[in-house]
Amino acid sequence: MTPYDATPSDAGDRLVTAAADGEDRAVEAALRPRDLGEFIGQERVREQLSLVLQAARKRGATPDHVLLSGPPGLGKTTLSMIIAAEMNAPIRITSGPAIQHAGDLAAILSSLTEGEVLFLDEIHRMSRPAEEMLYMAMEDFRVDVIVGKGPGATAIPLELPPFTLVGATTRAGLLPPPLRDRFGFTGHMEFYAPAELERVIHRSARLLDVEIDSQGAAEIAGRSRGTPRIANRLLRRVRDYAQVKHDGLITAGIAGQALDVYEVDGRGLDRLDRAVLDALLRLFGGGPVGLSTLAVAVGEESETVEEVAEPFLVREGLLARTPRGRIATAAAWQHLGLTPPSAPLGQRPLPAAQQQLFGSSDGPPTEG
Ligand SMILES: Nc1ncnc2c1ncn2[C@@H]1O[C@H](COP(=O)(O)OP(=O)(O)OP(=O)(O)O)[C@@H](O)[C@H]1O
Repeated sequence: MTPYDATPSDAGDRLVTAAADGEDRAVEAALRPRDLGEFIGQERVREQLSLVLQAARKRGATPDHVLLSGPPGLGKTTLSMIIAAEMNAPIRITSGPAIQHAGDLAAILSSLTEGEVLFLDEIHRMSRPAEEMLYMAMEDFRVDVIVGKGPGATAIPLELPPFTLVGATTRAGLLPPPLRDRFGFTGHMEFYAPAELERVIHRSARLLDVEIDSQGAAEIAGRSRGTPRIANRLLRRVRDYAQVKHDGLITAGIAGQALDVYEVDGRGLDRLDRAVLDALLRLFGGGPVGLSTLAVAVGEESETVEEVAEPFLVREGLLARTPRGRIATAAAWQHLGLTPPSAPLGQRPLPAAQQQLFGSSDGPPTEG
């Protein structure tokens, strides 16, 4: 057992993950803004999109295809639904991984009605043949359906009604240029500022019939990692706490107590993030230390540390990835209330806990 007693499940059920879980999906429908006016933040995307939609309405045409890129939980699905609502059009929702064969895509495309919005989440994960079919559908509103196999196969052209594709991706860089170029408008979604998250929290609290004061909303917003989905999730957990332990009103004090119970700290770091940072500081004197060594120290897989904990720690300026290994920044020492060692690297005594962990005073094994 490691000093942190961390289990892989810590990574799976995190309160601060930006990915949606079952409960999120169930409540999110009720919390989604329905039109651009209700959509908080993302000023630039909102303004540009508003122009695209107004122009299309004026021309009486379907809007250009829209690509929305950015991390999970920032509102890409919500915006696609708003596009459909603003155009008074139906919406069909699917995702890249669900379309493994070109035939799957042909079936969806051929059943679209005029003006319909097709929302394709995780568009970068579509199969290659489907992607190629999509090029033609986006540009010419036509697909070639291949009937038969081998030399006898024939392509039957199928006309499609004009539709708007809204593609969403967390990895815009992974999209092949021919696909990226076929979108008339690309919106880059940014993390939300705390003040915007406060507005999201007040709005959700109203819809959930939860009483919250402005400091309570600020406390939750500060721990929400710039992500509305996390803000909404933390609000629900704090609501539970306020109802069980108090009279239901969420104040800063109550939000703080509740989120301490759930181990989400004042900056939005959870148990796993803090374990990684704590090991880096206490066991390795702030680094540099290799990823796999750090992972062993917290009892996690390297991938979990790299993909689950590190991105936020890097974004927050608490940890840096360098060619020599992971290093902690001055802000990391400050955040955990520890004092950085004064001796230069290489001349520091090995922290006692590290000697214990690796059973020698030669330091941790280095990365291969
Ligand atoms: N600008 C916003 N204003 C208010 N609420 C928002 C906003 N953006 C997102 N939300 C809320 O956050 C939740 C998550 O949003 P959404 O599902 O649109 O994210 P997403 O980017 O599509 O995530 P994923 O890619 O994981 O599906 C929704 O319930 C929605 O209510």
